[in-house]
Parts: sequence; C-alpha cells; structure tokens
Amino acid sequence: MLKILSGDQVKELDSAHIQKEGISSHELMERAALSFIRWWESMVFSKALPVFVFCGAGNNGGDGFAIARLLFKGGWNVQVFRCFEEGNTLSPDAQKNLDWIPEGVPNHPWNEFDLSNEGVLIDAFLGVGLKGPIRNSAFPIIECINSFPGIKISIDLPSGLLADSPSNGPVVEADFTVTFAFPKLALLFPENAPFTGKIVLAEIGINEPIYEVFPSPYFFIQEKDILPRHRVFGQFSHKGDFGKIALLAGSKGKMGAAILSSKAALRTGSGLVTAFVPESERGIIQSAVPEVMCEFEESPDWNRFDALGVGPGLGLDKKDLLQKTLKGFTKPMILDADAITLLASNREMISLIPKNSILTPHLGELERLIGKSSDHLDRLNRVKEFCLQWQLNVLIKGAYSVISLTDGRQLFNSSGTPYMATAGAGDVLTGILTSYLGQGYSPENALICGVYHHGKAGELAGNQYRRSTIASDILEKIGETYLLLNVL
Ligand SMILES: NC(=O)C1=CN([C@@H]2O[C@H](COP(=O)(O)OP(=O)(O)OC[C@H]3O[C@@H](n4cnc5c(N)ncnc54)[C@H](O)[C@@H]3O)[C@@H](O)[C@H]2O)[C@@H](O)CC1
Ligand SMILES: [K+]
Repeated sequence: MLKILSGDQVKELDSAHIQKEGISSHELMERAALSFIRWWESMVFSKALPVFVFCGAGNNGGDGFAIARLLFKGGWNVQVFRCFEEGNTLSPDAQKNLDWIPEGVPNHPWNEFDLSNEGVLIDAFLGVGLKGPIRNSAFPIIECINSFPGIKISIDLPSGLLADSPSNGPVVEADFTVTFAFPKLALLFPENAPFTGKIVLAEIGINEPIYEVFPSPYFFIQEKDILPRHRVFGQFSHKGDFGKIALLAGSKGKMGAAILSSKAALRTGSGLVTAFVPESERGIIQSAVPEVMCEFEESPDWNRFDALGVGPGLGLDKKDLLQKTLKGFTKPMILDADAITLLASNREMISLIPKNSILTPHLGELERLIGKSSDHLDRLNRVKEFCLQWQLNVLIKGAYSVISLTDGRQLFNSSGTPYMATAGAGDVLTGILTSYLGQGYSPENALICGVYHHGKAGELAGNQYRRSTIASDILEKIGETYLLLNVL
C-alpha cells in the first residue's frame, strides 16, 4: 500500500531520496514532469489546442516550467504565465527550469492572460508548499485560472488547497489533478471534490524502502495490493474450507437486503450461507436465491458459524435480538445498517461487540454513532478514536471509502464510482465482507479485498449501465473482478 505523507514530509522525502539514491531534487522534478507527459500523451488532446502553463515561484512552478519545455519539444503550442512579481527569488530548481525554457515559448506575467483564449490551462502555481491562509496577492491569480472556460489541469494539488488540512481561501477548480508519488490527503476529502476533478496518480519512481522512515497513519490501496491478500485454496478444498456463514438480515418489506447480501456472499466464494429471516418472509428469499439456506430461530447457537453479518434490512425493532446476538457470537462479526443505528441509540451495547469486528456505516449512520463532524479530517480523527477505544474496525463508506483499523491506521480505497450510490449497494458489501471473514481472512484483509472488489464491480457495472446501475448489477459483476485481478 502506498503511504500518504503529509505536505511537510514531502520536503524530507526529497532529501531522503537524495541521500539514499543519490538522485538530486532537480532530477526528481524532471521525473515528475516526464511522468506528467506520459499521462498527457495518453489523453490524446488535440494539437490544435494551445497550452497555457501558470507557474509559481516554488517547486510546483518548477514542475510547470519543466512541463512547458517538454510539451514544446513534443510540438505543442505552449505559453508560460509567471505567477510571481518581477525580481522575486525562485526556488533553485524552479529557477533552473525557468532558465531552460526554450526561446520559442512566450513567457508573460499572469495578468496578461487573455481569458477569451481556448485551450488547456496547466496550474503549476502552488503545491504542497502552501502554508497557512492564502495571501491576498494570490486571490486574483486563482480567480483568473477559475474564470478560464477551457480544460484545467492542476499539478500535484489544485492551487490554494492545503495538502492535509481544511482550506478556507479560494482554490483552483480543476478538471484533473495530476499528483506525484502518492495522493495528497486533502485530495481524498469529499468536500474537496469540486476542486480536484479527476485525480491521476503519476509515479516518480520513489522506492518503497524510502517511505519506511516516515511515520504516517494514512495509506492508499492500489490494485496491486489485492491479490497477495487473497487466500489461495487448493485442488482438494471443499465447501467447508470456504466457510459457513450466517446473515441476520431482512424483515417484512426489506427482504431485498437479505437477498442481496446472501447472493454477494455466495458470489465471493462462501461455502455455505444461512440467512436468518422472519419465518413469514422465508418464501421470498428461498425462491430468489435457491443456494441459500434459511433458519428462523431468534437466538441460535451462533458459534457454529465461521462468520456472521448482521443488519441489512433488519428493522429497528430488533434491539433484544441484536443484544443476544452480540453476546452469543465470540468471533469478529460484520455490523451494518440497522444494526449500527440500534448501536448508536443503545450505546451500552457497543462494549458487547466482539473485538476486531467490522462496522460499515454510511455517512448518516456514522454521524449517529460518533456525532457530527466539521469536515472529513475531523471525521477521520473521531473514527480513529472510536476504533482505538473499542478495538473495532470501521469502514467509512463513500468515494475513497476509508478503512479505519484497530491500530489507528486509515486506508483509502481507490476503486469505485458515483454510480454505486444506489439502494442495496451496502447490503452487497456486507455479504462480501462476511464471506471473506468466513473464508478465514483477517478483518483487515477481508476489508481490503472486499471493499476493493465491491468498488471494482461497481465500476464495471457503471461502465455498462451508467446512472441505471442497480445493486444487482454490482453483484453480477463480482465474478468479472476475479478475472480482472487474476484471483483464482
Ligand atoms: N519533493 C518532492 O518529492 C517533489 C516535489 N515536487 C513539486 O514540488 C512542490 C512543492 O514545492 P515547494 O515546497 O517549493 O512549494 P510550492 O511550490 O508548492 O509552494 C511554494 C510557493 O508557495 C508560496 N506560498 C506559500 N504559502 C503561501 C500562502 N499562504 N499564500 C500564497 N503563497 C504562498 C511561496 O511563496 C512559494 O512561492 C510539490 O507540490 C510538487 O509539485 C515535484 O517536483 C516532484 C518531487
Ligand atoms: K498546483
């Protein structure tokens, strides 16, 4: 997993890199610019479009100058716009790259930019070096960039956005943010989505051991992290090895939730799935999912199951049943939907949850559980406290869902699409997570694999159905995610 460092640590990363690999900060900047160019070429922008590069006085501006040079060499019609006063001192690497701008690239002060221009604007004004509240002198520059009607691409961060804390001042509203080495924390906050546009990760070849010395609780999950976390089953495995799981879900009028979670558990390889549903409703699930078994007792011997998922469509009148279940199951379990709402209003039950269990609230359920947050950073901190206090794992669902673990680490998922914001998508996830726990995955690996596959299945469904995507489509795409990730 990619460690997400703070803006302040980026500078230290530079020197760690220089010390360990003997690569200068200037070479690192060149790598960043080349990595940007690789992405740019993959976008096949029309060569008829002029490119305007707005450059600041720091290394973000340095990236901009280097990009302008490389684009010019590649045959693009490029112009540079300087976002600093005449006579200002530039960072050494920015100065070097400014000096290297070829003769044929026009170079103007930013206020000479003609807003009626058409083309692409590259925002290399401010990056992770922005400190504190933005100076007044920067306001008109950001306003000018935002008034440009063409495509806007921010380098590393949209200018004005603080790397890892909430921003109050004006911020560039980019269509794309090409960020180097790892996504900066603030890019993953939902409140910053209007500024970041689509986030593109551009690798600059920093080796993983170099990251090791930097402490950070934040990580970014990538596709390559998934396969090694899956369990491998042999030729002689039988259905008992794939887990015997139970789902306590569904109620009158909400049997769909039980169906979706049971099917998802089966689709992710559960050997045996038993749904605990009200007896009066059994016909619905048994005809919809013939592979699932049904039981109706209110407090069975839960411990005969390898894993237990509780909550989808359960109903809010099941407090006693939830309490008995929490007392009756001793292994980590999944708690979702109505189970979380019941816990939020009966907080004395939180201590009954088996340690290392997983709670999967959406933002509304989370708020009921931990109170209102002022912003995403505050939310992350509150959830971390909750996880540490109760030794529970919490998944904050949404874009870049966050897996918050019992040891304080917080992992951002990278798969998914807004088309997944549809009824029942969470029920599918509960089935997947319960399935992986039943197959012997640790809660951490169940979360990483489950959340990633769920997001990937949503992307595949979204690519096909766009806004008409429903939870059953996500479910039906789970199989394709196994092929895509090469999971046996
Ligand atoms: N260290 C690394 O690993 C790499 C860093 N690179 C680039 O370097 C950038 C960081 O460069 P720097 O540390 O030089 O910083 P930046 O270039 O991001 O910012 C420094 C500039 O911001 C101005 N500034 C600071 N606070 C301000 C405020 N409150 N209001 C208005 N202006 C303010 C400063 O006067 C200075 O001109 C990254 O974002 C990235 O683009 C890349 O070259 C790739 C490698
Ligand atoms: K920028």
